[in-house]
Amino acid sequence: MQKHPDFEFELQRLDYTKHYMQKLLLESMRDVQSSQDEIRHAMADLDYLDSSLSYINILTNTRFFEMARTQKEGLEAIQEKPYFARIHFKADGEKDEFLYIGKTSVFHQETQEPIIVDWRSPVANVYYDGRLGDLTYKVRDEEVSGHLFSKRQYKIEKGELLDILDVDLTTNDELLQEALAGKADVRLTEIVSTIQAEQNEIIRANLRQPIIVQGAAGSGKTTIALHRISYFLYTMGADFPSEKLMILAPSKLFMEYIGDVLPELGVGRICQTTFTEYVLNATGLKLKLADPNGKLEMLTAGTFVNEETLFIAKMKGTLEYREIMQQYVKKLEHETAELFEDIYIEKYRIIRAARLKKLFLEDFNYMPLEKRIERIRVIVQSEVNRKRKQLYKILSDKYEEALDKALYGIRDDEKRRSRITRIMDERDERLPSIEKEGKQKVASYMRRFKKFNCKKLYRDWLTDPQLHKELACHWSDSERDAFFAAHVIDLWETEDLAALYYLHAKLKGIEDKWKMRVVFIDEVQDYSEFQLAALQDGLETDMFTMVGDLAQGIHSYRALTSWDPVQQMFPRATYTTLQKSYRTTIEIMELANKVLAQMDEDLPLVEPVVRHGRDPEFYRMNSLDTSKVNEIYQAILQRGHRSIALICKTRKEAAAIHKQLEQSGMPVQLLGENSDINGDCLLIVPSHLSKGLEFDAVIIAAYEEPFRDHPIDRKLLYVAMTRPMHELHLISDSLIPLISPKNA
Ligand SMILES: Nc1ncnc2c1ncn2[C@@H]1O[C@H](COP(=O)(O)OP(=O)(O)OP(=O)(O)O)[C@@H](O)[C@H]1O
Repeated sequence: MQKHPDFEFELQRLDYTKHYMQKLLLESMRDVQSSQDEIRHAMADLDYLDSSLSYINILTNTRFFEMARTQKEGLEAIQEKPYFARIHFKADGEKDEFLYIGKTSVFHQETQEPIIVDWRSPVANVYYDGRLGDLTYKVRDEEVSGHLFSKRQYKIEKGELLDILDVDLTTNDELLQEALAGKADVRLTEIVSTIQAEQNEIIRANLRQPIIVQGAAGSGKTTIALHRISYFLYTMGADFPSEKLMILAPSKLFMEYIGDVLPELGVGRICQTTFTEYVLNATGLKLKLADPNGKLEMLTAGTFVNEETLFIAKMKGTLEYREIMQQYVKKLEHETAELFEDIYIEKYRIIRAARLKKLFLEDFNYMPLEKRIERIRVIVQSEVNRKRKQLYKILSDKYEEALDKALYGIRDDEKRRSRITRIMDERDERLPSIEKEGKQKVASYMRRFKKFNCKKLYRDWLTDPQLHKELACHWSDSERDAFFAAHVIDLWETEDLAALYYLHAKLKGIEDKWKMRVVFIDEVQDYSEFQLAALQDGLETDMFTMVGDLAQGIHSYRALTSWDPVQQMFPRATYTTLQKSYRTTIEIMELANKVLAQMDEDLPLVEPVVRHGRDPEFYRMNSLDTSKVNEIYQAILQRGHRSIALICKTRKEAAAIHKQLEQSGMPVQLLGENSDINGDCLLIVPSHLSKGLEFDAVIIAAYEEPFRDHPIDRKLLYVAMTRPMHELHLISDSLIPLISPKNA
């Protein structure tokens, strides 16, 4: 192979960069050490020196330590691959320059010239944007125009330069092809060097605006969401605390799957959780929830699920249900407002009820009810104190005057004495009693406002016919009966969480710790309208990045079936689609597209990035032939693949197949909601749990539980078929009638 004419030059450049980084690394290590020593000394001095000086010393050095450590970690992370691309760019009115793009920036200490430019920096956008020639890019809100002469990519491994590729409009993105041909590691990886223009647009889309992405399976939604977080923190990081950012993932298993990417992208402490876990934490509620996949399992197993159960599950996710909860809050608000009465000390009116009511219903109406009461308590407290003192003074003066009058106005000694004694007795009894009453007033008055118990209030709604008549008078008798029948047992369902969270937000308020300012939701198609609306209400922000795929909406019986309501709910949101799949080969995607075409949703077929692989293989087995499965598994391993999953439609079938394969001596692991993935064996996964994950090869097995001609089964099969990067094997085809086998 002929070497690139600039190879020697680039070798020297890489050497220079590595040396410079090494120098910086040594310095930052020294800085880490010295700031640690300083902190230790300052701590020791705390006991006997002027402690305020020591505190300042500790604070300064802690900050210095943090900076040095961040720099050290950043440099360590890019040792093996300092950069992956170079652009030759000239901004209008400036000199042209060669900028090397990597995962973190490195500057020359003296000249402040960039040695490496961070991929998230504004100018790096021109690398991802795709075009050569005249272009513009944005720095904050200002446009910079210039000319991009060339783009160059580097293959660097373990610090060694292997190859150089010049990219123009006609060349295929070789680096991308190579990245895609790689192995799935049962962990998601970062893709900063091969982000595509359409993905880059989403990553860098206005950070102050919500965005909705409908992306095909394997189009990079999860990856893009994680890179957008990294970009967000890089761009807004200085004035944005990362604890205020939250990723909502579909399951704990999925969180483990994405777990390694965030630190690699330089993203540390951000809240990663599931919707259920978040709601339970934010509300502090202890609930025993029914299996969130129970209905899905019943539906797919063909077990009888009565229509009412599905109707109720769906209805609890609608905005109409939110309206009922809104009415409920209104009702509680009015009942609370009715509790305000005039406040008296003795016979004197200190505060009028109408004034407090107005504060509660109007002035503070932007706050949750309990917070309004807290604010009113403070106002009442200071008002009562003030008025109590005033009253005390007025009455004391009145008694003084009365005493003076008696002293100088009554001539008769006996009468005068008796009058004075009466006045003094009355004063000595009355003034302390006013003092006492005033002091106790607030507590005794405020006692009427009880804390709300959201769990009980919501359970009342689920079971109390009277309340129902008030809040949902438009329901028919049969709907009402079905609703009550469904709630005879004291059971909590995932579908109730949006309402509970909403009630908590409106009645008690979301604690600051859980009040996230920016939210990233993956697999958003599994959310209901009310779930999204409740989050929006509780967090009082619309800064949501929402990525999902309606074709994978396996919970559509209770979740979204279209993006229209989400767009209405987030009117400021940009809506984008991604049609290209980067995961799967053309052969696998063509087969998966057959299932997609049978879905009710009118979704365009997925376009695979040009990458060929083996044809999907079908096997006919009447019962599970463990030695044949082992043979398939071993052959896949032989072809060099590591992460291999066997996906079944249901959990029940997955458990049964796992048992048989385990007994036959195969290395297998049954994945559950909370499993730690063991990459060295055949993973057995129910299809709903495989959503979002990716494997080198997938075997789909259907025996007891065939994939039927049913909307949910189609989605489950589609999810399973779009998990592999390289190989797909299907057993047994007769039980997967949705696709016709090519080589049965
Ligand atoms: N630009 C890219 N360069 C290299 N690999 C990419 C790129 N975009 C996506 N990929 C890879 O494609 C695969 C699919 O990405 P990801 O899991 O983010 O897709 P997804 O849209 O969330 O898929 P699904 O909806 O099926 O779960 C991953 O292996 C990811 O690393």
